Amino acid sequence: MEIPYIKMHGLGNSYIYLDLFQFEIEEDQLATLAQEVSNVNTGIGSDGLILIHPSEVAEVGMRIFNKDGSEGMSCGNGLRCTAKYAYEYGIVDRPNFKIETKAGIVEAEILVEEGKVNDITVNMGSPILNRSAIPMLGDDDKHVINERFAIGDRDLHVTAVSMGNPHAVYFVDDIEQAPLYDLGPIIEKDERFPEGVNVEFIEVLSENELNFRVWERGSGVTQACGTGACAAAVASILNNNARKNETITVHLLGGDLQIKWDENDQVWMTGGADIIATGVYQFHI
Ligand SMILES: N[C@@H](CCC[C@H](N)C(=O)O)C(=O)O
Repeated sequence: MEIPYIKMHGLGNSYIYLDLFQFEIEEDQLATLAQEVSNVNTGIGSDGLILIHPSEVAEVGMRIFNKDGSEGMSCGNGLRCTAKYAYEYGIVDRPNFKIETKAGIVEAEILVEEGKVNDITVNMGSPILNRSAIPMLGDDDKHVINERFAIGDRDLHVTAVSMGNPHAVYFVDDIEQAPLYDLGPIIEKDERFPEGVNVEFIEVLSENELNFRVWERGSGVTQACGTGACAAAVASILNNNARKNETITVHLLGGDLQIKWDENDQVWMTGGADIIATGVYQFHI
């Protein structure tokens, strides 16, 4: 079966995108397709699969599947890529529009300079902070801020934030020493997070600057995670390492994002998106 695709990335977080304004695909093929296309040796190579689809409640809809075939609720880098594609390929005809995700509807704004898409800003909505809504197990339903989180004999402290998808944020003194590969996969599947969790390590450089590394649920280490960068900025503010209403530059492996949590409880994300290739995939189902 031949499937037309677009490969795009946001700061190196790459996905294979299918434009379902052009064709349809069976629901029960999606998890397998995500696993296949993501494989760098036998597929195309990506962090997962994203569907750009017609929506009844927004100009565009987006669904994200991780490398392991699991479906995520939202994807910050995917939203900026979806917005760029929708604008450049004529799905929308104005630079401000809504995108439906499984976590709700967000608003994207394309910043055009000299006729070309420069950055994209997305209003990612309000962070979700109550423990049960992350979801995270525990005795109360308060916010999880710098809470003791032991793993074996390692004494960590976690701040938990949902941006529509769950994030566990840990502060470290030196980002180069962050235990990304040792603890990322263990925390991702820790039973205290019943739906699994994306794991972020953060080094605070100043009130306006963070270093960031991520182990993504369902995909492992990636170059960048947009919802993770939003969660990191929110966690920094909750821990008094940064301030609301100010722009925070998050340095990810693949580049920088600008994040602001404003006085109306909205989290804004600004950064780039790029089209890498278009082609036809031979689906082996
Ligand atoms: N890379 C993404 C997040 C993708 C989904 C995530 N792994 C999950 O399962 O929640 C981003 O840029 O936000």
